[in-house]
Amino acid sequence: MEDATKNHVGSFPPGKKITVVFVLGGPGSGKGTQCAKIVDQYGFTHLSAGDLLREESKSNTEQGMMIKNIMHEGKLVPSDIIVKLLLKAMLQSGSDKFLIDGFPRNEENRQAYEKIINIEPEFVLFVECPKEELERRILNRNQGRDDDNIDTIRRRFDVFQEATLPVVQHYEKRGKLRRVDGAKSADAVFEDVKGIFSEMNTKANRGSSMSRAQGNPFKRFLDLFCGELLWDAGSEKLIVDRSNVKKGGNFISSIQLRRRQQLWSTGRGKNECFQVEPLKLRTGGRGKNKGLSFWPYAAVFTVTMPAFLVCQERIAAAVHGGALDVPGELATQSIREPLFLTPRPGDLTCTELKVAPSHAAVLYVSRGKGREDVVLAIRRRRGLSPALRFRRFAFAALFLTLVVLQRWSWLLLRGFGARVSSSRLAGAVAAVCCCLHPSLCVRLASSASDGLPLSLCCAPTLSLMRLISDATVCFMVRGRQVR
Ligand SMILES: Nc1ncnc2c1ncn2[C@@H]1O[C@H](COP(=O)(O)OP(=O)(O)O)[C@@H](O)[C@H]1O
Ligand SMILES: O=c1ccn([C@@H]2O[C@H](COP(=O)(O)OP(=O)(O)O)[C@@H](O)[C@H]2O)c(=O)[nH]1
Repeated sequence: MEDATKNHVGSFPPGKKITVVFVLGGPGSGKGTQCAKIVDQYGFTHLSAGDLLREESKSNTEQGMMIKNIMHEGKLVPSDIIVKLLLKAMLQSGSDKFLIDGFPRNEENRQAYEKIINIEPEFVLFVECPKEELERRILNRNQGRDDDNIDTIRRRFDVFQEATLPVVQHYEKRGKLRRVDGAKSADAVFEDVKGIFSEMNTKANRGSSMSRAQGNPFKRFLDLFCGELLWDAGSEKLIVDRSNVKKGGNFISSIQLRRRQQLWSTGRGKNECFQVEPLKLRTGGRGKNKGLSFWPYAAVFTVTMPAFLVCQERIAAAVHGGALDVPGELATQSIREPLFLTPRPGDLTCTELKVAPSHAAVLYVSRGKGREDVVLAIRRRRGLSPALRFRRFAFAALFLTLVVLQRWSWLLLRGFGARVSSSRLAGAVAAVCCCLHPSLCVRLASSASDGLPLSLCCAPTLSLMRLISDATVCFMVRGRQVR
């Protein structure tokens, strides 16, 4: 199903930054009203899931009739239909900022969106309004809508409570929910909405730690990993507790693997790969911050989004019996963006991600129950070019300076009686060692697992990683390197 969707509808150019905001709320809560105002003020492209379906229901097709009937009953249209319509509308608009109104309406919608479109929403605007007010507004709406009658309104409200509220809670747990009181006047509600959107813009401009998502691939990477991709495989699921990400503090978050007490560890396992280990082998993290910093994943940085998407295509082709034809430029492409690790539609499943010293990332993809049908390895180049060596030393020197500065600031702050975390110093020292070590990424991952200072973890470090790491992409099918 998803395959067909992708093939017929298309997809966004790899690597393009797309901003999505979901707008949720009961029927008649004023989602459409607020969206119109947001579009005026902030220039988003507004896509109302309900409007898209109403438009589709007008078509004289079997699907059109089906949608019409479902909407008349106040029930929810199957997810593949609405997600496909959304993707089509998004692509046709040519925009890169979307306000998606009235979607996702249930968990199935959300999962279908994540499988097919998979653009993490910036946040979810939730317009709250009491039931009586909703009824009153809809009955006064006078848009001639087939479903604006008291019976359907009540059913829509029940659906909202039973199916949509769990989605709202999902985003709340992930710190993505922004509530506004929709019972106020439309203008008063918009004042609150403006506060939320302005905060998003300011943070993006300021490049603050919280919403670095805009331009920071590290954050995007983190979001991807924190999302569903790690790990829907089998019964395991990694949950990232963002409440532990301290603003301005170390960029550490605890990761709990719910069903099995395992997590990604920096400990070495078989084949010198970093892999999922039992909890007791976990390294790094203390007290409330028990768990991993995100540094272990730094090793996985070194994959371009475009390269990876192309890789995924190739893997899909290989798995489905096609030839695995890797273009030369891809095989030697420098890796500049984080790994984008979502299972491709169809029967491909990402089962495991390992990080080995010689490989920036290795992705095992299995078909059905079989394992390791196709392996994508993203390898560091053998040997370092003189230019790369020079850059590494230059950065080591830079970090040494940082260490000195850290020490200075430490002394200064001590003078003022402030408490200063020693892990900053440790982080900087670790970073210097990493710069000098040949297997940079992996070393960085293992030695700095206690979390580097935020300043080192974000944009500057990313740039550094890009400058001093270099990787190539190669493919292996059933253990045999193809290219
Ligand atoms: N804050 C508000 N106060 C009073 N009426 C409102 C408010 N927001 C919207 N409305 C009215 O309520 C009705 C439903 O609003 P609409 O934006 O269509 O809701 P939704 O898109 O959530 O179904 C419309 O007639 C609209 O004019
Ligand atoms: O993702 C969606 C969005 C809407 N709908 C259908 O479209 C109707 C109207 O939705 P809309 O958002 O236009 O109106 P609201 O109910 O919020 O007033 C709903 O009752 C559902 O039947 C759906 O099935 N899936």
